Amino acid sequence: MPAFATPPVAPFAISFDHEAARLEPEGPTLTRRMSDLEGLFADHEAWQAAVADGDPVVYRVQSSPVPEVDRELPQSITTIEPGTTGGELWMTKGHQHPNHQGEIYLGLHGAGGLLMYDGTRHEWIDMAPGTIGYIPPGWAHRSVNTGDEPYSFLAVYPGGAGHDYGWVLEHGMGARAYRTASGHELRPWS
Ligand SMILES: O=P(O)(O)OC[C@H]1O[C@H](O)[C@H](O)[C@@H](O)[C@@H]1O
Ligand SMILES: [Fe+2]
Repeated sequence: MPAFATPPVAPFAISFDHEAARLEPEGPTLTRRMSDLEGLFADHEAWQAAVADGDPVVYRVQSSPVPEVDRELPQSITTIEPGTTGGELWMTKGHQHPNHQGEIYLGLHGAGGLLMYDGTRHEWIDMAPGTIGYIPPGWAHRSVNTGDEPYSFLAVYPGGAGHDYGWVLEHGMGARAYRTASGHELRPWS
């Protein structure tokens, strides 16, 4: 199996290492540092300071070799590091699927949240190991690490779904997740 198979893909087994939060064989991996999250945290100065202070890795995405093309069904494991910037919990960029297709997430390790926004309403699902979060078509989605250890989840999504990051920059996500003394809370979009 090549690093990123070209369609049509022949049937193959994927070994799912739950403990290590890895898929084998491996496809592409992606690392997002703080500098890749420009314009996403409410506190721009805190974001700038974090970039200047070592530009830490915020999350990694490891995919299987199934390609992101129409009618294929790719999978990936995302691991978000614990942390806050301006009090806001570390998170993924968040995206909308341009063609409004659904997706499922399965919590693997740690504690997290799945924030969804359809342009009017937002929804939040607490994610723990074993939780399946369903993202209906038309809901932009962002994952948040709400704990103090890495948070990992498996995603399975239509290969033709695409990632529209501009939608989130334009419309926001309806709410933001912050660290509090007793855990975390959602605050209205700002
Ligand atoms: O694409 P982001 O919003 O940065 O989220 C990170 C990743 O989360 C999940 O694993 C999705 O299935 C991926 O397609 C996505 O890339
Ligand atoms: Fe998605």
